[in-house]
Amino acid sequence: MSYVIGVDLGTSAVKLLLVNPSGEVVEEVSKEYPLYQEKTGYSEQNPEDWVEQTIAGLKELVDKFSGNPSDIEGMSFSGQMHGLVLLDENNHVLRNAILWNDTRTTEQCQKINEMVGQEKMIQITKNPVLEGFTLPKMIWVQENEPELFRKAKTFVLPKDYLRFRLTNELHMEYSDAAGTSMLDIHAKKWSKEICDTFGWDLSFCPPLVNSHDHVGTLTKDVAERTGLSEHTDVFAGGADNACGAIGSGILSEGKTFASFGTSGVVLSYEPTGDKDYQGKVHYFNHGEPNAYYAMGVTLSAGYSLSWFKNTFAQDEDFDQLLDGIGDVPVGANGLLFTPYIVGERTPHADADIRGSFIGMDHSHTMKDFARAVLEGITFSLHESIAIFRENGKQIDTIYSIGGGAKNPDWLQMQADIFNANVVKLKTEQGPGMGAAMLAGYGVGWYDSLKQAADKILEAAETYQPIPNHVTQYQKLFPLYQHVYSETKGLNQSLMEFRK
Ligand SMILES: Nc1ncnc2c1ncn2[C@@H]1O[C@H](COP(=O)(O)OP(=O)(O)O)[C@@H](O)[C@H]1O
Ligand SMILES: O=C(CO)[C@@H](O)[C@H](O)COP(=O)(O)O
Repeated sequence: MSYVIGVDLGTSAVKLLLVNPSGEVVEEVSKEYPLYQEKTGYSEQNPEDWVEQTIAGLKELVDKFSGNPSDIEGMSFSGQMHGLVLLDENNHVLRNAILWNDTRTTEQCQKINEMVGQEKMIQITKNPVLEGFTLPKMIWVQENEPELFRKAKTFVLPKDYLRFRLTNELHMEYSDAAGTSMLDIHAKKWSKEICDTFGWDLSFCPPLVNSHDHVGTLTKDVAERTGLSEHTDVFAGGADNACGAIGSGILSEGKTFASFGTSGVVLSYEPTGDKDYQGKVHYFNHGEPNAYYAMGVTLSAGYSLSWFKNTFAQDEDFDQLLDGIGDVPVGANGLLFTPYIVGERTPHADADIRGSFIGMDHSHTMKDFARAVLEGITFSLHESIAIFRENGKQIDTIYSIGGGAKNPDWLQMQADIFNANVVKLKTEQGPGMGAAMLAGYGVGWYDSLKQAADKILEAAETYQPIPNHVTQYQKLFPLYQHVYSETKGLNQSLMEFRK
């Protein structure tokens, strides 16, 4: 029997799946690493942590595997998007990676809009520039750490750096390059116009490849440290959301997923690059060649829940914290939460907004708060679904993936708030499965990614909206939406008191 490994380099942990051609997860390992948040708005990770934890995880996976490691034929990657990894002339890392949820770059976004032009940015990259994207991070380093920036010879994104360290081959692939604000997403080329504006030669940008392209094999050292064969074929992989789309079968018009990871994402397939959402949602290259997707992003989805648990219920695990929330009525007994704890992206591209609990009452208990947190996160993703529906998309069924898809009460809540059938797949690890499917396609198991999805993806459960809950959430949603405008000014005034 032959196997492949899907590596999902998430924000909270690297998750490794050993998968057979039927799509069964034979072994699974997860290894965490820290997030550094030195100041409000800052979010960094040390790339060396990704490499060390992945190598340790691969070794653990191979040790657990009862078969022959040389039967593990291929490997591919899914990775948290947008994070800037700057490399010097020897491809050594120059500083910590600045991540997708770091919002320090509001001034740099304004500068890009002035120098390139807002319209032009949307015309080339199909998206407005946002604090989380890579280009403004690069300009922040150029302005604030000029000595260090002078040493930079190129840049990559998190999973591209990890793949480089495992193979010694440096590339970036289209689905992740689309989130840098530097790729002409129609032409699939780095934008000379954007590079010229900031005085960078095109050679500053790494070579581009497709998600399914074969890019090398494991180095001798990595093979020795993990127990894998040096002949393991390595395929480029994709942005975590592109891989999530592959891993949940979002490979044709009308298919949509909701992902509850550290971030929250609603993503819908686009067969062409020319649908116009007026920049309200992101529009990126898919991991499937010549396809696209549109998506809205909540910066703190699972992260809001983790923050809540770590702050108020440190000794409980997620299942204990959420036990009984299904018995709390819709609306958490009059408590509303907005998940803006590190700012927001869709529909409010606002780095300064912060979260709120509205309506706290002496009778509220921990369970009311936990339910309010889940409802607030889900309302935030519903804002993206509302944009899709306003733009003519029919969304009747949503595939739910990510850590948040583990809880049945939350899945029912998603169906009730989204007013759509919510499907949980047999594996909710969409991105890791998508990476494994890219490797399986690469080693020749499948004729296409669609064929892989048809063959291996299977629904485990479907949650249908409960009409009475839908009606109540339709009343609550406008109240939730109101909290943003009511608290925007207050949050700006509070900024001087933040860390
Ligand atoms: N049992 C659970 N029930 C509900 N949510 C959970 C559970 N376990 C983890 N989560 C949520 O899932 C998030 C992690 O999801 P994951 O998809 O692994 O994230 P990432 O890819 O960003 O590392 C956590 O932040 C947490 O809020
Ligand atoms: O910034 C985005 C998408 O634009 C995020 O979705 C990141 O890609 C991180 O994802 P997770 O760690 O939550 O999977």
